[in-house]
Amino acid sequence: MALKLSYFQTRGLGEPIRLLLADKQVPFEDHRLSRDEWPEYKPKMIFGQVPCLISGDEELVQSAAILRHLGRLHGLNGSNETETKFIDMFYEGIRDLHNKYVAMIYQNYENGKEPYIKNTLPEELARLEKLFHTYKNGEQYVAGSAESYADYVLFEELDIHLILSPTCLDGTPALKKFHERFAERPNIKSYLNKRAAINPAVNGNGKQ
Ligand SMILES: N[C@@H](CCC(=O)N[C@@H](CS)C(=O)NCC(=O)O)C(=O)O
Repeated sequence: MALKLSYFQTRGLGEPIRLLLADKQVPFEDHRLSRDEWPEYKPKMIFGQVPCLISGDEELVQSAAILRHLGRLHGLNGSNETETKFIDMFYEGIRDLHNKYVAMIYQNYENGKEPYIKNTLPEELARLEKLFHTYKNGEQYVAGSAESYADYVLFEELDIHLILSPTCLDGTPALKKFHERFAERPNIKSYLNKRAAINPAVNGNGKQ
C-alpha cells in the first residue's frame, strides 16, 4: 500500500518519521505543505495538525502513534515487553526535551537561548546519556543491539541541538558517538545528502 506523509516543509515533528522511512527504504510520498496551503488542509486533519500518515484510505495522526505504528511494522519496537516499555519511556523523555526546545525556539529565542544552552540542555542531555547506558553500555542503540523507532527520534533531537550549540554533546560522549554512528548508516547518509540539497528549515519560524 502506497504511503503518503503530509507535514510542513520544515523538519519539525515530521523529520524522525522521514528518517525512519528512508532508513528502512519504505517508499513514501513526502508531501511537504507550504504555509499558504495549510488553511485548506487544517480542517481535514483529525486534530487539525500534522504530521499525517496516509495508507490507502487509512489516516493516522499524532507523531508518536505514527512512529509506534511504523515501529511495529518494521521491527523497531523491541523484542520483548521489557525493551518495548524502555523504548517508549526513552522516547517520552526525548519528547520532554523537545517540548522545552520548541518553547524556547518559538516563545523565548532571544532571551532564552543562552540559558537554555547553559542550563536546561546539559541537564537534559546528562539524563539521556545515563539512560542510554542501560543497554550494551551505551555503545549501540537505545535498546541494545537492534535499532528502534526511538533511535530516529534521538538522532534528530541530537542533530537539531548540534545546530543550536555545536559543542552541546561534548559532555555526553555516548550520545555524541551514537549521533556520529547513526549519521553513517548508509541509508541515513544518503537521505542526509539528498536533504542537504533542499536544506529545509528546522523550525517554522526560521530560528534554529
Ligand atoms: N501531538 C501532535 C502535535 C502536532 C503538532 O503540534 N503539529 C504542528 C506542527 S509541529 C501543527 O500541525 N501546527 C499547525 C497548526 O496547529 O495549525 C503530534 O505529536 O503529532
